[in-house]
Amino acid sequence: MRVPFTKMHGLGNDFVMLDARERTLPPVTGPVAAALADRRTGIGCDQLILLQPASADAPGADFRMRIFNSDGSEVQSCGNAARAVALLHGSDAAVETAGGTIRVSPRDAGAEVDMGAPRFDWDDIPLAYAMDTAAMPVGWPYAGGTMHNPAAVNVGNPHVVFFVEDAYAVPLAEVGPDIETDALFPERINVNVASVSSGELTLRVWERGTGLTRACGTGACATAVAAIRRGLVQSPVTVHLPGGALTIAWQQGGTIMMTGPAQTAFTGSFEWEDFA
Ligand SMILES: N[C@@H](CCC[C@H](N)C(=O)O)C(=O)O
Repeated sequence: MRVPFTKMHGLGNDFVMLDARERTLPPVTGPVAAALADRRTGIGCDQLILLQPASADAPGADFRMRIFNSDGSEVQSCGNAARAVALLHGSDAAVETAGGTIRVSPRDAGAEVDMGAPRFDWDDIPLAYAMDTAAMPVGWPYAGGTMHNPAAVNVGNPHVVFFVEDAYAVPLAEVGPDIETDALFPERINVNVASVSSGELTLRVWERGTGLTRACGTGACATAVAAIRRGLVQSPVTVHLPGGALTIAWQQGGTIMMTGPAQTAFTGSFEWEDFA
């Protein structure tokens, strides 16, 4: 079966988008997603995004967005892909995700997304045992220092956020995998390392199931929320990632608004049987 795809990205966090809203595709399994995501033998992407009709669990949603990391794991949320979906869809939409229904609105060369309300309870993250998620009494050493007292936030998917002097001085490719797979995080975790300067955030992210990416939209949301809670920055805040900047707005008790760019890179098609 010949299947069309659209290759898109948000700040260099790239996606293969499969649109099954008006056509039927065979089941996308973890191994199929990982094969398509492979940068040498597949199309190549950080995440595979599958659009389908909304399920009965999300009555108000216009359609459903499923997210697979490049390792094949299916996850709850993807901020940068949400903006790409807005661009692909072309108008405002309520989008069902495993992390909750989000609202996307195309804007200029990107989108504004209401990502929903963050959650802070230890078992919402989830953590393996109870602790204060605003300043966790844990730390991880690395060659050159120790990262300690992170915050944990669930913004549809789980994030741990470390505030450090210089986000670019942390060897994230070395320390990221250890933290991602630490027993404290039973569903693994996305690892954010951020620094604060002139009221803005500089952020690098080791993504669960993918590794270092040029940008992580949910990471920017989680980091902005954690920084606002700690009084380090005020809403709205600019978050600088390796691939560019996002604007995140959040008030205590409210939902998170993310604004930023998204782009189509190219379209193509592939033989399903080559990857199944
Ligand atoms: N790149 C994404 C996040 C993708 C999912 C994440 N790796 C997870 O496992 O939760 C974003 O822009 O938010």
